[in-house]
Amino acid sequence: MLKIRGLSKTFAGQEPAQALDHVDIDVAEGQFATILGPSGCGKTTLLRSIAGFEEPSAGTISIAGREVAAGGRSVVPAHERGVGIVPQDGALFPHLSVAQNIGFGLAGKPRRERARRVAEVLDLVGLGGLGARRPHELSGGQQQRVALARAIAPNPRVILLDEPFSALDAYLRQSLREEVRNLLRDIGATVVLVTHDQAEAMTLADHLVVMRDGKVAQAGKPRETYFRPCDIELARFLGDAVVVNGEIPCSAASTSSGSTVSCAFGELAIGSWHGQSGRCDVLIRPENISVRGATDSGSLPGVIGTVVDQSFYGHDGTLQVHIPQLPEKVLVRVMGDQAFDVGESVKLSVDRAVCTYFGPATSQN
Ligand SMILES: Nc1ncnc2c1ncn2[C@@H]1O[C@H](COP(=O)(O)OP(=O)(O)OP(=O)(O)O)[C@@H](O)[C@H]1O
Repeated sequence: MLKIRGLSKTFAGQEPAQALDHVDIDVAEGQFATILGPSGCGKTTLLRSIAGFEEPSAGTISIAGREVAAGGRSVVPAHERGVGIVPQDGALFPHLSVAQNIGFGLAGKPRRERARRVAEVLDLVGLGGLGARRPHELSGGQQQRVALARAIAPNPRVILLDEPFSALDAYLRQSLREEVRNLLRDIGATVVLVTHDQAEAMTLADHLVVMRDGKVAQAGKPRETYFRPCDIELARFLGDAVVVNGEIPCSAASTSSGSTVSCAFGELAIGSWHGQSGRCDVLIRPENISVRGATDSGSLPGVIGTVVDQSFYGHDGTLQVHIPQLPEKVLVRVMGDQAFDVGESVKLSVDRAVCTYFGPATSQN
């Protein structure tokens, strides 16, 4: 439904800024794609380019098989692209009623048809009966639902959401994003949502695109991206990470033992080994480290350490564990009911496959 190839955008000025640098993205019909990246990585510029508010410097954008931007310019204007957009702050017209706001994008339709569609989408977003109110008479969450209703009313091919929940408090943000996700899935919408919130991007996405410095760093299923990030920097951006030195013996290349790496946690299985050997960085997610009291763990494999700090969050908790042979404390995630005391001696083990990294990003090379 949405195909982007080689999209670049440089803003001219005294100090030209390259906001997008050869971006390729595919979003299938009915897919929910999230674009995740830190502030300034080009997310909004990408969204505005898809919507037709920004003229690209190079590359193509196709929507439903039709090129809307090509050869470094926009060839189909914003209002003919079949795209609905929900901006960060909703951007509702304050002097218009809720119904008039929603009906705004239906201006060419006969009055009766417009009224029917406005009532339909108001019901869809759970605001039936509030059409006569002005935006200031609604809560922040309700205003965002009106903005969503306005975007979906003309039945767009693609719906773009620009950090739509960022102004809401944590509880409302979570409940509204689940509601919006289900609603858009039910109507079979093709969605691109940009956010800098990792949890939001991963929970909502069928297809996760992580951007860095105007480029796509990695794209794929959220689980795959989280557990097999392309490099350590991306691993740390997506969540907590424990990174330790490891070594895959040179002889491994000719034997089946190459699928393990030796590190402070012992011999660990490598999730996807590409035949490389030598010194490397080993990535372990804190929730993949098992912890037991050192005295109860007997001869089970693992490394002994001391708990130096602990935090309790209810459903889960974290420990900071000092291991004498490692320069940094190891973060471990435990279930909420697993209690360990500061000063307690524990044994840590890793029973999941890990990722290994070579090359310039490896701290030892
Ligand atoms: N109109 C503009 N003129 C000049 N530079 C711009 C313009 N708009 C964006 N930029 C620059 O392009 C880069 C990408 O900006 P963009 O707003 O797309 O990032 P973002 O990922 O959406 O950031 P945020 O999460 O903070 O909104 C930044 O370096 C920004 O300063």
